[in-house]
Amino acid sequence: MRTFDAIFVGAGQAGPFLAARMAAEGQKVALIERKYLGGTCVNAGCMPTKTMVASARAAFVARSGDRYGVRIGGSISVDMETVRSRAHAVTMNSRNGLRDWFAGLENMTVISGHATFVDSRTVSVNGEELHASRIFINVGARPTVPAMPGIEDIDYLTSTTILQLDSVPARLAIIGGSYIGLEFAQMFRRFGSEVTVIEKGPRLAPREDEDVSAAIADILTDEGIEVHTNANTISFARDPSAISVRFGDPAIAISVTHVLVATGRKPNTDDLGLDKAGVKVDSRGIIPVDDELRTNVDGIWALGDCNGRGAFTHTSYNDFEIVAANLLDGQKRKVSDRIPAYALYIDPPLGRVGMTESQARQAGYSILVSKRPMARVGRANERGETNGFMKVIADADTQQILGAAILGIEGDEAIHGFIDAMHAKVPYPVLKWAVPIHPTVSELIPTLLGDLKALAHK
Ligand SMILES: Cc1cc2nc3c(=O)[nH]c(=O)nc-3n(C[C@H](O)[C@H](O)[C@H](O)COP(=O)(O)OP(=O)(O)OC[C@H]3O[C@@H](n4cnc5c(N)ncnc54)[C@H](O)[C@@H]3O)c2cc1C
Ligand SMILES: NC(=O)c1ccc[n+]([C@@H]2O[C@H](COP(=O)([O-])OP(=O)(O)OC[C@H]3O[C@@H](n4cnc5c(N)ncnc54)[C@H](O)[C@@H]3O)[C@@H](O)[C@H]2O)c1
Repeated sequence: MRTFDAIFVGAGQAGPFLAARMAAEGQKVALIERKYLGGTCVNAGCMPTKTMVASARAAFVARSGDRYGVRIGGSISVDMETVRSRAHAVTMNSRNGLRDWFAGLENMTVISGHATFVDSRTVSVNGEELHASRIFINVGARPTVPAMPGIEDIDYLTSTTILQLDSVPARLAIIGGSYIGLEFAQMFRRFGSEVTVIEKGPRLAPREDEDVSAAIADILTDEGIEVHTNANTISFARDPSAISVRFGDPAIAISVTHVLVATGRKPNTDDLGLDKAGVKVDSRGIIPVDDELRTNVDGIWALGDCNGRGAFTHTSYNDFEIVAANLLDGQKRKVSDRIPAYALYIDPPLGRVGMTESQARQAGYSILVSKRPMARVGRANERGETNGFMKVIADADTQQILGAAILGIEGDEAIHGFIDAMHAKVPYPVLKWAVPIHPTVSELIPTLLGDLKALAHK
């Protein structure tokens, strides 16, 4: 048995950075990864998908050239092998960067293998037991595939396997209309597939306000994507050359060449032997943690997607920052201080921070709302891409910004004006006097705040 100061199970977006910090401070650490360094984000998530979104955008821009006075002779086609190898190169660059970084760290031992708990201070990997007084779980999540009649009879794709395609699917059905489903829907439509999104809920991106969901649906249907909501009974059947998908009531049947299941992710906690360590998990496989990301067992922390406190790379990385601050820098950082923020990478993207309008109403705030279509944003007009809108919600009593959404060009960047203001707890009238740069999307933030009004609930 080898003994370390700390063991890290899983090399996602939190553990490796904490391991490196501890190693730099002279602690002996073991980092155990069963597949690839960097976890989902680097190998099957943000990095390959956003690289492919960039290819899809290039195809879109090339096809739109005429509108801008740019003539491209001949038809525009997409070479999936090049798309895939570009995404792979970005992944490998990052994965190898981590490998080289860790190889140069004196106190870090990287172990390739699947780790399981033996007890609350011991894990087993490759038949060897490792001991440490501190264990950090950063095992991430994997795609869930709900029980649907016929699903096991077809070769369905997940967000991981779809990255391996080396030709463009002729007809792609996507089950689930949220982050993963929508990003792939638009991407593959732009690559040239016929795409149908089948969502069981009443609208796309169901966590967003209704106006956001409706605008997203408009953006996607305008590009020729078929969208079906309220599709609660989905079944599949294989025929010799295609896959038949039936859904809805009355039933609609479509024939496709490929099916992507994008119905959510579940934590990788079922094969960890958590019971041996006495670590609690809930019915969804999430490891409950306190405000400092400690599990119910002293000396064991859970970071990233597996703790259910975030499902993004930046929230996982922030878990690392919180634990590092508390354990190594004598601070008292809390996960409950984090303001939720994220982007949905359709084009134009949706940037989001804080509460939705409906969450703010339900929470009982006396709210002020301001909304502006992108068609009234100079930058969007100049770019010729005026889809979407920007919206901000504030508390009439405290003048604090409660949340914002920017669905439009540069929405994922411009939203940071609100993220920073909310983090600094600046009352919104202060921002009305900022002098932004013209012509940008952000320049409308002071104007938007100047238009905040109490609106009757629709
Ligand atoms: C298609 C897709 C696109 C995404 N796009 C974005 C985006 O644009 N922006 C964003 O913020 N987020 C995005 N995400 C989410 C993001 O990838 C995750 O939230 C992020 O990777 C954080 O994960 P993590 O640190 O919890 O662990 P992960 O990155 O999932 O890593 C966990 C690691 O643990 C390993 N592991 C698991 N069990 C064991 C074990 N028993 N022993 C050893 N190793 C183990 C796994 O192999 C894995 O490498 C996307 C996800 C997907 C699927
Ligand atoms: N841009 C980003 O940051 C980004 C991009 C991709 C993924 N992610 C992460 O990945 C996670 C998983 O994403 P996701 O889109 O798979 O999950 P999700 O939980 O966000 O959405 C799943 C969708 O599938 C629908 N659904 C569930 N069961 C269904 C069924 N049987 N039939 C039809 N529809 C069904 C749900 O109603 C929901 O709309 C997200 O929580 C997110 O954190 C983030």
